[in-house]
Amino acid sequence: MNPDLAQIAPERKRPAVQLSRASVAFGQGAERVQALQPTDLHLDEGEFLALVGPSGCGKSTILKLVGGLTRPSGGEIIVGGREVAARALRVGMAFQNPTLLPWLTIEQNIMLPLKIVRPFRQDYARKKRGEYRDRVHALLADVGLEKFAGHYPWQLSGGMLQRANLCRALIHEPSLLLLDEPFGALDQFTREELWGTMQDLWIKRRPTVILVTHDLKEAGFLGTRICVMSARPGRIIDDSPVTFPRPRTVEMTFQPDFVALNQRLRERIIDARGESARKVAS
Ligand SMILES: Nc1ncnc2c1ncn2[C@@H]1O[C@H](COP(=O)(O)OP(=O)(O)OP(=O)(O)O)[C@@H](O)[C@H]1O
Repeated sequence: MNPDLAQIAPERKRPAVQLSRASVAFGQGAERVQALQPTDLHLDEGEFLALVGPSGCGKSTILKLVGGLTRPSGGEIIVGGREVAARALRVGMAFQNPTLLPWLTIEQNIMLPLKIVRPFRQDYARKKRGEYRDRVHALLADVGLEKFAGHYPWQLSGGMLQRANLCRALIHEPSLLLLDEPFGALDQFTREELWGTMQDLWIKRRPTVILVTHDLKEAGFLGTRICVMSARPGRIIDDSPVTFPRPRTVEMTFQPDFVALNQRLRERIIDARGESARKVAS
């Protein structure tokens, strides 16, 4: 982890995401599942929000709402000043299992959004051998994969694949990055390495990020803010800033104030799970 502090982008302060009474229910009649209670959530540009909560509480549903992949049953979602449904969004996404195409090299995989997403695709044919390729190589260097541009996905380890996956999510310079447990399938040491990589990328490029995670340490390491959700149907029951200085290190996660934050969040989630179990039993 070695962010070039001289290159830290200035913090941006404009509303990036606004959920107003946004709710989601799936299915009809007896099959109806209320996944998300009416929820308000405001993110400024450049914030890094970690979303935690019991399994099935609606964390991924919030990501999908913000990314325009799920329609709200009620309320409104504004991203970058416009209603989500009103336009195609330029967002980057990464999920637990990297979805790189096996027949393309790492460079070609990362280049893919530039072939598809406007306004890049218009210039793709003209620029692909020059500027776009340089951009891919710069990102690969940022995540320590500069020597692997010509490799195929099957030649890389799980951690390397997830680094490449992050590059692909960022190549079209999205102002919003949606991450759904991107490090969940990795071993603890690789995961901690990837936290450092993710932090470096965020410090340098300052996208607005929403990270869904079950790992409270990860939330505290990466987030500028952590929201805890109640059990389904989810709502936000705790919204705390995380003010530890950056760049954060794994060692910091063992310090008393970090452990205390973890412990407090853990208790909130245990309470939320208990509440839901009591509801089911009564
Ligand atoms: N397409 C769907 N149809 C019906 N129910 C759904 C659908 N998508 C999600 N759900 C339900 O909505 C609830 C919230 O799901 P969601 O995936 O947002 O939870 P989550 O907090 O991300 O869960 P986890 O932490 O286990 O990944 C869950 O009970 C889930 O079963």
